[in-house]
Amino acid sequence: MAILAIGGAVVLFAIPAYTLHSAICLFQNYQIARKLGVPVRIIPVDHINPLWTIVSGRVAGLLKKLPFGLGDNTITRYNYLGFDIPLRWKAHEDLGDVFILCSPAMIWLYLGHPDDITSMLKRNADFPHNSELTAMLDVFGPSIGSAQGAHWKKMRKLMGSCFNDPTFELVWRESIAQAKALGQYWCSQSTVNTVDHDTRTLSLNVMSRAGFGKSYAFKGHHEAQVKLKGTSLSYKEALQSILENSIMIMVLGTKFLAKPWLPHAFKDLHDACTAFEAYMTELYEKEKLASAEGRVSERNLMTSLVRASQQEKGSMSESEIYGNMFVFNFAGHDTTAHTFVWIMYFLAANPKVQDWINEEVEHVLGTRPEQEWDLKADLPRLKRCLSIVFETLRLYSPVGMAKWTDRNATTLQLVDGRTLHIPPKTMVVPSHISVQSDPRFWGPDSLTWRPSRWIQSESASDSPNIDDEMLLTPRRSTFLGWSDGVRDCPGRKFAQIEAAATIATVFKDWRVSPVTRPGETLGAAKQRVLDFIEENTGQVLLVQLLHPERCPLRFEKR
Ligand code: HEM
Repeated sequence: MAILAIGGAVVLFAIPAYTLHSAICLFQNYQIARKLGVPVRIIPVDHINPLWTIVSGRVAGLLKKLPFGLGDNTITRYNYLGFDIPLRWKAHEDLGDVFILCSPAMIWLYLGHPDDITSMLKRNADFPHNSELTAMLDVFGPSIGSAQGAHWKKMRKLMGSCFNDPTFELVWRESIAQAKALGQYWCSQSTVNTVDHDTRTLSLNVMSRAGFGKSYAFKGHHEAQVKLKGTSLSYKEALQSILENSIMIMVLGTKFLAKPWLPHAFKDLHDACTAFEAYMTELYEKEKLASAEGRVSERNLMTSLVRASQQEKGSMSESEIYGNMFVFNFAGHDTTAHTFVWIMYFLAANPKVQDWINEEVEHVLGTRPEQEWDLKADLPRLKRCLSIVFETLRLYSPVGMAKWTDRNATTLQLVDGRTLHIPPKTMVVPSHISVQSDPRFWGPDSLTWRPSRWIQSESASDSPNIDDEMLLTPRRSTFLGWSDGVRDCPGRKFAQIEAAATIATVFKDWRVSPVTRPGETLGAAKQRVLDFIEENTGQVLLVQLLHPERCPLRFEKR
């Protein structure tokens, strides 16, 4: 009874104290934000408050139902993770190219004009990464994800050297092999409601091969092998378990997971982390020895990183190599897999686009067996396949972006002639979802998924030659799929090769369509899929289709 009374008193005191503290912080932040002279909207809880991220979507959904127009307020518009996805460019249309969302914790400055975004992204020293937000990536050691300044530069240079031709060749070969098995598997199923599981398997297998030299045959969701109890985890099982539970590992840390009083699932996760670390140590030692003995070994991300750090002695410690290998996996696995999911659904609703890519694939690859497909000669000609990736990322980017001013105040010269005086600790967001769909830059059909907008042709004749087609280079910062500036995505080419090889392989031999419901026409089913993409996309850690299993697809041989 006494405990209950104390607990009640604590809650009764803590809630008003927290609310008062938040109100004071909000008031202070608002006073600072107003001085910038741009529209300011107040959000009562910060978007990235961990507790709020769990409930904010549901709270906003409930509030939207309020009658008499009360459902349209700053909380339902701007105060949940991923609020910019349904709004697209509307927030900037209403509030201007620059506006502020002010919470008790932070001032968030949003830039909606590509020239302002370019000016900001060019100045990495003034607008760095917020390492406080990315520090949790350092589960297995310090990594590029949280590094700053000279430390980041050194890491980035070494990691850049890992993305070399031999690694790209591995990505190309493995993606083709995996995609062939994926297509066969999907075609063997009467309906497919595991697109997300299967594309994750594909991207994990490509990453295992190109990252660590470990090869795995593709297994579809329903044919995946059941793990025998008591057997030690394979490298892939360990990595898969880590990536599937990465948020929990990053929040709790690997050591905490070993606590004996935690439920068994946590111990399993700890075992996965230990096994993964042991595999990395084994590979590291093997490569170090090979390097010392002057032996040549296969170039993959891990061996390249070890070699580069051996050549530049002291440039990267063992734990930094492990930290960065985890970040490669984390940054390169789900990003690609989620992009593939949207691609499959968009293509299911657009059979003509499937024919359009098939025409290119037949033209470029013809009847040559897959072993003869050539990365250097064929990839630059698979422009329509690449346009599918660009157009999908234009409308749905899995990765959010935010910089900040850290401890320093700075200024930003805006394209409209104004100079913004930005205070320290301000988050600065390139509104990529907005610019990537803004009709000012993408035309009146900016919300339509139309990959052909990325293809330009010099041929004037009525029957254009595929070889004359060129990929569009959009105006700078109107497309930020892989970000821009010095801190853009180092895995861009890796991802493009994987995506182009997968699309070419799958849509050379197979086609995809929605599974129609009783009495539904194919046209209505296609529209349903497009609506599903829009309504079902949301943000967890990354932006993704949340429940693709609710909208089954059918794959058939062409
Ligand atoms: C479709 C796939 C991908 C997309 C859309 C994507 C997108 C991005 C974006 C937007 C950023 C910048 C994030 C920020 O500014 O906060 C980024 C950073 C990064 N990406 Fe990717 N990425 C993809 C695939 C990959 C792959 C395959 C790898 C590695 C194999 C990779 C490794 C990284 C790393 C290490 C960073 C941090 C770079 C730094 O801080 O210097 N990404 N990615």
